[in-house]
Amino acid sequence: MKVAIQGIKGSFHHIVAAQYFGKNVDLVESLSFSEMPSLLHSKKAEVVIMAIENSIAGAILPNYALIDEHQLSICGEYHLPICHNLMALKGQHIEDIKEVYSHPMALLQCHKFFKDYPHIKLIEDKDTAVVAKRIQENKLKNVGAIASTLAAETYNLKIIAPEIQTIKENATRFFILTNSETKSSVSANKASIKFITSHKAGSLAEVLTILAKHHLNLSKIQSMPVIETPWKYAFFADFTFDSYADYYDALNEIKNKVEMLKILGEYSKGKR
Ligand SMILES: O=C(O)C(=O)C[C@]1(C(=O)O)C=C[C@@H](O)C=C1
Repeated sequence: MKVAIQGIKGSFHHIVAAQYFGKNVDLVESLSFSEMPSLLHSKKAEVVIMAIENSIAGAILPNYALIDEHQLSICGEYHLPICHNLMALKGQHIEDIKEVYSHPMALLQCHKFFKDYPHIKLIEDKDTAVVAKRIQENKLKNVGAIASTLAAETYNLKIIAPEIQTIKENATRFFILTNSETKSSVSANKASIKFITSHKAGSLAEVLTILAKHHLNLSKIQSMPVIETPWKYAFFADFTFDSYADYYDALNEIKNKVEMLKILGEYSKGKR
């Protein structure tokens, strides 16, 4: 199975790939989320793993648009506890570090730690692990990376400050995506949909009431601008259910209440 990830070996996406598909997974490394749909369409990858939200930093909004615009289908989800470490070449100490590079989502999760080190400049980069690799390959002194312990091991760096995320219990939710059509799956107990309501009082409440009536448990709702119509919004909702029949009935009712409805995926709820 060719699995595309954002990042390289040692990134958090790599850890998800190994835990979800097994250690011998055939990784297709990519340094941007926006490149991922084309990897599926060109068949360079059969599935893509994409982070969608983090418990500290929140949703990765552009990824909702990518999934929607490129007609990707969510076939699974995975929650990974995220522990960030500050690492550098052996022999370096925190006082030596002048610049720290990392993925923007990782920087967001560690901002508080750096308040005590105002001499350190924080700089966005493509991936957590790619910085670790670059520090080792170019023997970069005075430069730090924020990355996983796997990245420290892989690129032989020293962890100079462990667990630097703002809240210890930090986790990222990832989607497993394909570009085949969403398959109805009666064994599913979770679904993600997109819908657009008309701009009249109570139209969103109506949809939420249908979910509640059919015992669907909303786990996330995200609004996204409909860019063709300024100030109009689409809603991306995730919910869990015990009975596929309840879900099916709810969707049929919602269909008649909204301007558009799209199923983004039906899958098994990931362990948290
Ligand atoms: O840079 C990495 O290692 C990634 O896998 C990316 C990513 C993300 O996109 O959120 C994954 C998990 C963490 O939340 C931080 C960064």
